[in-house]
Amino acid sequence: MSSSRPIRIAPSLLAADFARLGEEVAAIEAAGADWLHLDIMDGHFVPNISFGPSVVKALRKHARMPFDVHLMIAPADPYLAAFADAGADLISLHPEAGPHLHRSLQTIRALGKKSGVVLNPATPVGVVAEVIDLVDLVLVMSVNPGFGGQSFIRTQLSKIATLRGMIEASGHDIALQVDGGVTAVTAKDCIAAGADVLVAGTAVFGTSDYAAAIAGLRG
Ligand SMILES: O=C(CO)[C@@H](O)[C@H](O)COP(=O)(O)O
Ligand SMILES: [Co+2]
Repeated sequence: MSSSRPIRIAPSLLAADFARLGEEVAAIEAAGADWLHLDIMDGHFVPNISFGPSVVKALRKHARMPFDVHLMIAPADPYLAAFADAGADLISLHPEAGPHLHRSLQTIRALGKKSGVVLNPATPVGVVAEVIDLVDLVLVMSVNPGFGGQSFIRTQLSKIATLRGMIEASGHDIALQVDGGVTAVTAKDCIAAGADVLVAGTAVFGTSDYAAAIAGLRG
């Protein structure tokens, strides 16, 4: 399957130099990034801790591109308003974060933000059908969440293709994002399967030429 839909690249800040976050955000925008992907980890839902809304707020003034906040925290509901206030444009969360995904997505929309649902590698696609009228983005995790630099799980390509069919059938304007182990090589497979937003941490921030890395992912 080939695609003519625009491909957006969302570098994951998790792989940036944390001592120079403001500069890194400005540099990645200048290099052609479409969105900034911000991974929020609580050491409970996932076995790692990253940063919270105060860091998101501090970074907001360093770039104009949309801030795509990927919540890996449980519970997420008590923090949705804080991330919205901090400058998130899109807030995504995992069904497993509980307790009520449908209500959480309604809350994100009520805060005036775009909403996303995230599927772990072992999470079936069926949950998306139940909330398809409440999401602007579906994120397929191609690694288990918690860390950057992991290897792409190829079984997720068929999930991306299934979701592309569900999104087209719904008639809604929903982005299909893939996150984890995305490189110039696996990006091609993701795009062919139907993804249109690629998250990449190591494959961008791990290089010395961010613009070339982003162009390489776009294909
Ligand atoms: O959400 C996550 C990990 O939980 C991702 O956003 C990673 O940060 C992607 O990093 P790479 O696999 O591209 O290095
Ligand atoms: Co992420």
